[in-house]
Amino acid sequence: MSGAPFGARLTEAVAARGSLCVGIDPHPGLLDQWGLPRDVSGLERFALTCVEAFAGDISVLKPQSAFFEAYGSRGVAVLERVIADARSAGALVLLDVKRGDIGSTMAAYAQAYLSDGSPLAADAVTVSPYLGFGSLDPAIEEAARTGRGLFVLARTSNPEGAGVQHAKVSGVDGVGGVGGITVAQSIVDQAAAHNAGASPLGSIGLVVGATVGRTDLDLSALNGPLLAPGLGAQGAGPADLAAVFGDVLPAVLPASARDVLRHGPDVTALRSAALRVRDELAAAAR
Ligand SMILES: O=C(O)c1cc(=O)[nH]c(=O)n1[C@@H]1O[C@H](COP(=O)(O)O)[C@@H](O)[C@H]1O
Repeated sequence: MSGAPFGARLTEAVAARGSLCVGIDPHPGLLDQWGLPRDVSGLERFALTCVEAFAGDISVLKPQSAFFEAYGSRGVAVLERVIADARSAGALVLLDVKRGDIGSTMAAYAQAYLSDGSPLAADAVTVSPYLGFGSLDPAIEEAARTGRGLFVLARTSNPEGAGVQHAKVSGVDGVGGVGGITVAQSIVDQAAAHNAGASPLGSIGLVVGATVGRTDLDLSALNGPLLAPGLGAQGAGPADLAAVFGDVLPAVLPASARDVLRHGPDVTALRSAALRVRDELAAAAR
């Protein structure tokens, strides 16, 4: 991919289109609600309707890979088309795959999702740092080389995440050091080190759920985007974002899937629902 780094492209997209990220999550139950069959043809109709409804107005679309993989290779082919069509209609695509593996295997994931010419390459992907932040290095390097971005799981929106993510480690990489910080804070700090000096924003983002409430996470030095899933279906609303993010709210991409998608299958109703949430978020941030 040529041109500006992901952090710069995202900043421009949010300035033009607002901060809402809409998830494309073709749950079987949503296919039922939309009157579509639970097969590849239903999946394709669902996903392309989402692209038609959102890709011209919303800054970031986030297809969730699992719902496409569930249909095998033909489902993955639909995902490839969603990525290509959404990007050509002007949206950035954040592919939600939450990949994480030992470094040498991570290099293959980087090839799949972050390399020019790969049919699954998106503008950014979600990754898991729970094999050690350093295991993500091949993805960080490939993203930097190709102008793409990563969103690293830090403090996830699900209640089960806290047990691992609030555990204390004794240094930034889990060894040495004194005092102890949380696992989530060590992830924040390591992402911040990669973003230092980038302008207007680094390309290594984090995931911090909109549902987590007030935390002691210090996000002030991140200099990168913050994906905040959990709006709507998981119970968070626009007003919760200020409590979670405080001063770094301008770097937040609030994300919603089911709460918007339930307005389908009508394209106009879907688009209106997304624009309504986007405008509510903008009003709450003022
Ligand atoms: O990385 C994510 O997007 C993510 C991280 C997280 O902490 N929580 C979370 O819900 N997600 C994803 O965000 C989407 C949430 O969908 P809704 O709850 O329907 O808005 C799903 O695709 C989740 O996999």
